[in-house]
Amino acid sequence: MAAAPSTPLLKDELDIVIPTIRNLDFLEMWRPFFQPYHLIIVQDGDPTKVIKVPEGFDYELYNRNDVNRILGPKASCISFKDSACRCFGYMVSKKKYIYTIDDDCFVAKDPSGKDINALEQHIKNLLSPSTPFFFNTLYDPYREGADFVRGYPFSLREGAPTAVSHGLWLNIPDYDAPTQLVKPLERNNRYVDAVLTIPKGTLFPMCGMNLAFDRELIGPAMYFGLMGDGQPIGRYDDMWAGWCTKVITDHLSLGIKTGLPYIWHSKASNPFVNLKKEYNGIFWQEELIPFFQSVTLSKEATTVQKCYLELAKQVKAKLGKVDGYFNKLADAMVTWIEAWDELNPPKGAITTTNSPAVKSK
Ligand SMILES: O=c1ccn([C@@H]2O[C@H](COP(=O)(O)OP(=O)(O)O[C@H]3OC[C@H](O)[C@H](O)[C@H]3O)[C@@H](O)[C@H]2O)c(=O)[nH]1
Ligand SMILES: [Mn+2]
Repeated sequence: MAAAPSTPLLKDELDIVIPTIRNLDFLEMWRPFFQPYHLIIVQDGDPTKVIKVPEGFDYELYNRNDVNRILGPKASCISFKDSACRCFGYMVSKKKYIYTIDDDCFVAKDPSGKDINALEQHIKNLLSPSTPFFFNTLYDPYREGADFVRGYPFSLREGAPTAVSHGLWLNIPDYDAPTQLVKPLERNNRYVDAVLTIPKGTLFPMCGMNLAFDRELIGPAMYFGLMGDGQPIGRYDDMWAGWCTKVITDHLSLGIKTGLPYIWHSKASNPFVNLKKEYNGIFWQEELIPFFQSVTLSKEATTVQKCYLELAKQVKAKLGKVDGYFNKLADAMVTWIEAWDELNPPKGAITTTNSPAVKSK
């Protein structure tokens, strides 16, 4: 097992958010890389179940009772019985950066056989600029041993601040149910040694399994849409967040990167269960994508919250006719921003603080 870096980068500026319904034994494998960081565990499902966390990790844990206690009626915007609940962890964090990972994701090895410190690579991705305005054909120009290629405008070489780092997965790929059913044995064994900026004006399917972001730059846009219990759709929470986030980062001239780091995704969820969850999403997305491609935000939308509220209005106006669910989702988007601002008042604002989470050492 590789030794973690001596002085962990952003040790006190980054929280690791884990949505879970099970004991977190998977942390043993991540211990060298994760132990120095604070964890925010969002326990989904039955709040009376006790989630075991390995000794030695510094964490806070929130179950549904905590979500309801802290948010009151606004808890309605946080999904139940779906990994989308993880976004509650983004809201209660006080740190500048977030890394979120699923509990069936393990340390992968690079082609040389070395353990991949996924967190370290995400931090590198976030701390170096993105190039959304002009594509660099030699991939990440800020990486050791690479640069901007001939013809790349010098006026654009400062790049843009990076808001999101989207990592990938070896072994079980994040396929939708139809693809999973057709290719049950397919495994992703291809390690591509590259980090790319997703060009401005291009949407992408954001997976929440191995994802990091700058909470201060883009946090309020990272609402993982209403899924799970009582909802007509599932497994589109991260997709929704990714589409909203991308139109907002484009508008605010921020960047999103995808590629390294890889994690090892250990198990495939049930494709038949997934098909039921995804069914509506598979045809709704044929209307959602043109909607997001045509979204325009006003010049008055200068903050993520203002962008997000403008977006929520357009969702209600233009997607409500696709299905009544989008009216509910648009309302939940507004509730999410209200809850976010309540828990994250501008610095210096006086507020009544909610009682703290169940803290465990
Ligand atoms: O009701 C639930 C079910 C699961 N979780 C936690 O969410 C994480 C993902 O669960 P799992 O690995 O079983 O699902 P996948 O199909 O592999 O995940 C993909 O689809 C759902 C998400 O978008 C996810 O990011 C995708 O990768 C895991 O930590 C479970 O413990 C839950 O909180 N509630
Ligand atoms: Mn999984």
